[in-house]
Amino acid sequence: MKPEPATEPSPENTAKASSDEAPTVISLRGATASLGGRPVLRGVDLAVRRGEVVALLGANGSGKSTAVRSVVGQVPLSGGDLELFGTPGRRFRDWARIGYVPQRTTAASGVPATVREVVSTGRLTRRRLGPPRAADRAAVRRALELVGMADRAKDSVSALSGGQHQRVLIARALAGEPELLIMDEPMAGVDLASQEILAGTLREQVAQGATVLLVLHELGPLEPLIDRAVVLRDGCVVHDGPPPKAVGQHALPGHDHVHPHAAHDAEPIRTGLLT
Ligand SMILES: Nc1ncnc2c1ncn2[C@@H]1O[C@H](COP(=O)(O)OP(=O)(O)OP(=O)(O)O)[C@@H](O)[C@H]1O
Repeated sequence: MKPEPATEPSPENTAKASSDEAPTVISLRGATASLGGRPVLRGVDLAVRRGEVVALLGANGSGKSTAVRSVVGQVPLSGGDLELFGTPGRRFRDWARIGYVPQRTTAASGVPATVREVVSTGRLTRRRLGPPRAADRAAVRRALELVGMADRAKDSVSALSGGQHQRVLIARALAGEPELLIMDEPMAGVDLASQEILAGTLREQVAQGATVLLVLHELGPLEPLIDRAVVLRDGCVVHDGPPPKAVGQHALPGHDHVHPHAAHDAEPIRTGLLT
């Protein structure tokens, strides 16, 4: 006898259904922002639900970094709404729930520090005043292991390659054991071997229920992890749905991305998140 059409949801459908019902962790609605007197975000809607992995894509200058910087409170919105974990952005204080990896900067910043010291600063939002407790030290150790830098813990960050710096910055974000990871081009300037390590790290975070918003210029080894892609062009969302199939910079209309480049330095706003 022919089986009845499946009424049971497949595991895929179940995942989708639960993701549709999951609470919204990031909500930008009609977000506008200007930098240097120029409108950069021109009415961005972006919603990320708990457990989702969302890629923010688009050409150089389309507003991706500005969008994530507005989410972490570093670029003020001139209009529209931001909510984080259901709390209006201006009232949100629970920064320990968010791990932010800014667009490629150096972990060294001219300050002599070891890899472990830099990663430990990612724990500050979780720590009470006073010396680090065993749980803090364990979280730092685990973050270093996750990015494959445990054997470099005592080295000066000034002795690291660009890709290793990036791994340290990601470990710094992971040390706070955040529920939401926001990473601005985590793969930029990272060699293929390190990209695979970072993809594995992220896979583990996602398996443990983390929500992830990634600015990317190509999906690369992260492609299997991405649930949804939001594409910006000139500060507007032009696509919100499945990730583009033909991955790479040529997959996106008008994509003319060039890397690496320096971080922008708009007036920072204090959020308790490291930049
Ligand atoms: N501090 C600033 N002052 C003035 N304009 C800025 C500043 N930072 C960024 N911009 C401008 O805002 C626009 C969007 O920049 P943003 O960095 O958000 O783009 P992006 O999509 O992240 O680009 P990229 O892929 O190159 O990182 C660009 O035209 C950029 O020149």
